[in-house]
Amino acid sequence: MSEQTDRSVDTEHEHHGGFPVYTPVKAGPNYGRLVEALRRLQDLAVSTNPPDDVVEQAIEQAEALGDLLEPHQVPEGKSPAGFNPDLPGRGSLLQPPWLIEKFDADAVRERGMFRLFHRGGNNAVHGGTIPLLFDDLFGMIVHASGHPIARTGYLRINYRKITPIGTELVVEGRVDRVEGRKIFCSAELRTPEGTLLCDCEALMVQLLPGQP
Ligand SMILES: CCCCC/C=C\C/C=C\C/C=C\C/C=C\CCCC(=O)SCCNC(=O)CCNC(=O)[C@H](O)C(C)(C)COP(=O)(O)OP(=O)(O)OC[C@H]1O[C@@H](n2cnc3c(N)ncnc32)[C@H](O)[C@@H]1OP(=O)(O)O
Repeated sequence: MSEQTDRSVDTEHEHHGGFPVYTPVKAGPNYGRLVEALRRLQDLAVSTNPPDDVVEQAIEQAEALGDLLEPHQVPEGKSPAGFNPDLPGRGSLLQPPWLIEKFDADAVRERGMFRLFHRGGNNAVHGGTIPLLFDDLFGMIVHASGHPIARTGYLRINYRKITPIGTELVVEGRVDRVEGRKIFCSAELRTPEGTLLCDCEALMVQLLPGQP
């Protein structure tokens, strides 16, 4: 058992439910470029209509890339993907590629753009992508404010204005109050000028020992 998963090295760890100990994962100098190249492919995958001979070449190249990467699969928490706070979206292809700008007990703030592959209808961001941004932010807020890992009980989102793709935006949130295991949080998504696009309230529930 590695030191990272051996809970006997961290007696406080029972407070994190059944989660393993997460620590940031260093990325090699080119890793961020790889993730960005893959995001470009995601943008193109949702915005192209290539002829079939191009589709065939793309399949061959995509399958070759899969074959190249597959031998390097690692367990959760061992890849920089999602675990490197210095990379956009913490290096995760799932997350919008935003950068953490503030990370402390008062608040967590991120800045970035939604991409073409986040498009819903009529060039607006897909309404399901916004809870993803908020949910991940609340996970970080819980961590930054010194609470053990909590899971989202609910997210309540108000979509106030259309959220545009390809435009810089800012999201910021904080813990509002704590009642026992219940951590009530809120956050807002705004333009850099301060126009409110969406706001969200969340209940994060601190896990019991062994809870998944
Ligand atoms: C990423 C690491 C990077 C490297 C390190 C660097 C930086 C760190 C950065 C990030 C932080 C790290 C990690 C983040 C990890 C995780 C965050 C994940 C966030 C999620 O994305 S998670 C996915 C979606 N989430 C779920 O999949 C939850 C499914 N669910 C459950 O697992 C249970 O449901 C649970 C556990 C939530 C509660 O269950 P339970 O049995 O333990 O407790 P119970 O039901 O008794 O609730 C206790 C009290 O909460 C009230 N309550 C509960 N739910 C409510 C609701 N909806 N509305 C109103 N009140 C509610 C009850 O009414 C009661 O209140 P009261 O005590 O007053 O009666």
